[in-house]
Amino acid sequence: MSRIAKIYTEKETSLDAMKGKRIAILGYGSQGRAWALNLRDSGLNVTVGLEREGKSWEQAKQDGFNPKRTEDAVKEADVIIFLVPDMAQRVVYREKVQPYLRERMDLVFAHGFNIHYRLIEPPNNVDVYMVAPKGPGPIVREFYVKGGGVPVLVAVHQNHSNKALEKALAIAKALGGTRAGAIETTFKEETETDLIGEQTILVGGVMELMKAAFETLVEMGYQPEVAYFETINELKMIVDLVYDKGFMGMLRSVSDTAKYGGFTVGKKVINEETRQRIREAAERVRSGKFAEEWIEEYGRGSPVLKKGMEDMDKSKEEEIGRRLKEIIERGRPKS
Ligand SMILES: NC(=O)C1=CN([C@@H]2O[C@H](COP(=O)(O)OP(=O)(O)OC[C@H]3O[C@@H](n4cnc5c(N)ncnc54)[C@H](O)[C@@H]3O)[C@@H](O)[C@H]2O)C=CC1
Ligand SMILES: CC(=O)[C@](C)(O)C(=O)O
Ligand SMILES: [Mg+2]
Ligand SMILES: [Mg+2]
Repeated sequence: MSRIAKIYTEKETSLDAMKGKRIAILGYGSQGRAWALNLRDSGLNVTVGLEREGKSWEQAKQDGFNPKRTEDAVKEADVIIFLVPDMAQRVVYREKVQPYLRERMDLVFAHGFNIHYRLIEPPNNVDVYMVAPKGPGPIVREFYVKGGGVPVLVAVHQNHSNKALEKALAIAKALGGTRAGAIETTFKEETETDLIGEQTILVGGVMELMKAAFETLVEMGYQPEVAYFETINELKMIVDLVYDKGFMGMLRSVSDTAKYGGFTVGKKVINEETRQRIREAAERVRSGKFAEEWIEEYGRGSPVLKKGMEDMDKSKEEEIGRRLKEIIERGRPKS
């Protein structure tokens, strides 16, 4: 049923489609900084566009850019890359991009949210495409600097020039993405899978599973330091083994006792009910209900998000984590 995805690599791609184009990167946060630095180091012509002077502005200057006001960067650009937060993109588009849109401009996204849920509806005489890194911004930069790259998804929403895919792949290459691979997808597939992934596993699921295990051990009277190393710190090592060598590689590296306990008990913790919850979360994303809720939350000043950040900052996990930081840092490999 499932067809094999088209994956573009280094040899099949070229920077040519982006040569001579003036690229404006809007936003200099997690992804913005990584993209601006990687694209510049790959020889592309990059300007950073920001709303106002502040932390991002200072950081961009420190990194050798000469940031401009959003509209000034947009006026002089052929390619506009949206790397401000998803919830801010609609306003930036409406107020600072749309008034200066010219035929043959490109609108580029790192996540499909605003296009897929129709918060931004560009005219059809521009190209609209996406290059979505499958990893956090600082890692996109770190891998590139070390000669590697984080895999990316590429998708085309509007192809006025007939060259949108080549341009997406040129950006993917400049980012380091094709050193790994660029997988062709659609805005719908990227948006939905990205949201489902971050909610159910990458951010939500993993965080709650670690918290549940940690807090339970602490409640049962085990020392929090021991619980922290067991349920939070060691997870990285296990995940790194899966990352490097797959599940079989990880399983071969742990004891038979851990394999047996893992096979029999894991399924009791993450069971059919959990899978049902994942399905429900996925349906909420697909129906647009999650997007609607998040837009409403943002409109109210993001109280739930802010409370989540405050509570986590004050949590036992973070308190112990901060206390053990020195030990953890001391033990980390030095290169
Ligand atoms: N964070 C990540 O690693 C990933 C992010 N993405 C996507 O990349 C895009 C950018 O996300 P992040 O890098 O997380 O953003 P971020 O939150 O790190 O972006 C901050 C930047 O946007 C500016 N900014 C903040 N609020 C603004 C506003 N109201 N109006 C204008 N500018 C504002 C800040 O000054 C800063 O330069 C999003 O579409 C996101 O879904 C995709 C893959 C991973
Ligand atoms: C880092 C990433 O890919 C996420 C989790 O999708 C995001 O930050 O939105
Ligand atoms: Mg993601
Ligand atoms: Mg995401």
